Amino acid sequence: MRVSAYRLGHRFGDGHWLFRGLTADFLPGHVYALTGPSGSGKSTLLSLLAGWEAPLEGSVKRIGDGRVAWVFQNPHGVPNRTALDHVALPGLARGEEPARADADARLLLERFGLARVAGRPFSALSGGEAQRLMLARGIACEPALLLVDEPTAQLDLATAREVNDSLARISAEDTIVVVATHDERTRDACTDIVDLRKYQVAPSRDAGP
Ligand SMILES: Nc1ncnc2c1ncn2[C@@H]1O[C@H](COP(=O)(O)OP(=O)(O)OP(=O)(O)O)[C@@H](O)[C@H]1O
Repeated sequence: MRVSAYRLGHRFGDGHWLFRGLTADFLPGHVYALTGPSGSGKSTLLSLLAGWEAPLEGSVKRIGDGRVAWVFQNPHGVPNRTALDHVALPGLARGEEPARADADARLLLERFGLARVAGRPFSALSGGEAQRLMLARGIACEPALLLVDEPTAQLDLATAREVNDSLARISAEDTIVVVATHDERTRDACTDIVDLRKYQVAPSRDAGP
């Protein structure tokens, strides 16, 4: 899949424009950081790219097929299921043999520094381990577009560093990864930056095109 945003603009109701005139291509194999101050519309842009929200101006074209997966700020898992179960499940759901799904899941856990905790229940993982597990599970879903919302927002500095290190390893050949973030280190771990400040509109231009 390839996602093209063309002259995108959005606001809610008669509120101010969050951004206007945003044109950008999102390509597989890249990890994009969406940056900008709180309230600038980073999560909104994720929804527009996913097609969950329709833009008020401009267009989002998704060329090609594929799944969209989200990784949210707060990791959600099944407390008594192991880390391995969480990452193997998407493969099983696609009809993979259990041995194959397990082997693929173990490789992903290794890539995200989680091999050591593969057999541990979700409830016993640290915050950083749980968040990295969500990234590993996101990739296990083999999405064409993986949207990640503020993956380090709830984490202390050391734990955030672990997650940022794993973000640098997240890029997968066939997946577009887009990460909404405030965290400079997350931004540094991404391959490309879309800074929403560039598309903010002065209030005097809010009246219309
Ligand atoms: N469904 C909605 N209806 C009305 N207003 C909304 C809706 N969703 C978001 N907003 C408003 O749009 C603005 C941008 O929100 P958004 O969550 O996209 O920003 P953000 O850059 O992700 O912020 P943060 O960094 O604080 O998470 C905010 O003022 C928010 O209150």
